[in-house]
Amino acid sequence: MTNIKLKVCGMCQPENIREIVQLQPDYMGLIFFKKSSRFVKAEIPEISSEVKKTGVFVNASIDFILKKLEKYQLQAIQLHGEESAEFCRGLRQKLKDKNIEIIKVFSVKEEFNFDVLEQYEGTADYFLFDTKGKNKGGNGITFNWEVLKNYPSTTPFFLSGGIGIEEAKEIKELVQWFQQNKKEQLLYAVDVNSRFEDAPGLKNIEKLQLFKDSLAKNNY
Ligand SMILES: O=C(O)c1ccccc1N[C@@H]1O[C@H](COP(=O)(O)O)[C@@H](O)[C@H]1O
Repeated sequence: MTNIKLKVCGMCQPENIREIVQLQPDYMGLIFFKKSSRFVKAEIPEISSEVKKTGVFVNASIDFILKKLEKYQLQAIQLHGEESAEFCRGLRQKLKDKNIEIIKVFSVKEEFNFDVLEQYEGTADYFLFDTKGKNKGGNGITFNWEVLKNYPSTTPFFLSGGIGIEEAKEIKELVQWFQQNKKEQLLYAVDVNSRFEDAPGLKNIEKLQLFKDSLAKNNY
């Protein structure tokens, strides 16, 4: 049984959001980046606080982030651009009296130089690894997860980038590897997006349910 958390990202349609809440993911991502086809335009319905509403931002200003935080009652902030460590530290300072999680994203091509993480330590609650592609996010392609076996940090991370139902087996194998190497607390969550869509921003509930069930099953 894998205890890995699930984040469903790129939600923007009220009815679809209500359906996804029934599935009880741990996080739900709302994208506040105008160039994204999943950009939040409609009103977002009230949802259970057990599903952490996560705002996804790309090189946005602190002011913009704080406005969305308040308007949408966000519980987590995902920084999906080239935000500097100094920026993350400044945001953390602004949020210090609030119980808001910060997730800093890093894009992986074929290799990843983990040295860059050092300056970000302590500025985010979680790191997130996504695949580098032509768009800032939502490229629907996976990277070589083997690189994560050299992860040197103690900050837990989200696994992201092109994850679909077909990847469930490989995710469980990766979880098992982290368990066997006594690092199970590091592979914290899996983040899914475009590979579960019928149209941009419209998630397929049946596919997501199958994926969630498959992650929970104790077979490889
Ligand atoms: O999905 C988008 O349009 C998007 C735009 C800008 C920043 C992030 C975005 N999505 C994030 O991309 C990753 C991976 O998505 P995919 O599974 O490859 O489709 C995910 O973390 C989303 O939060």
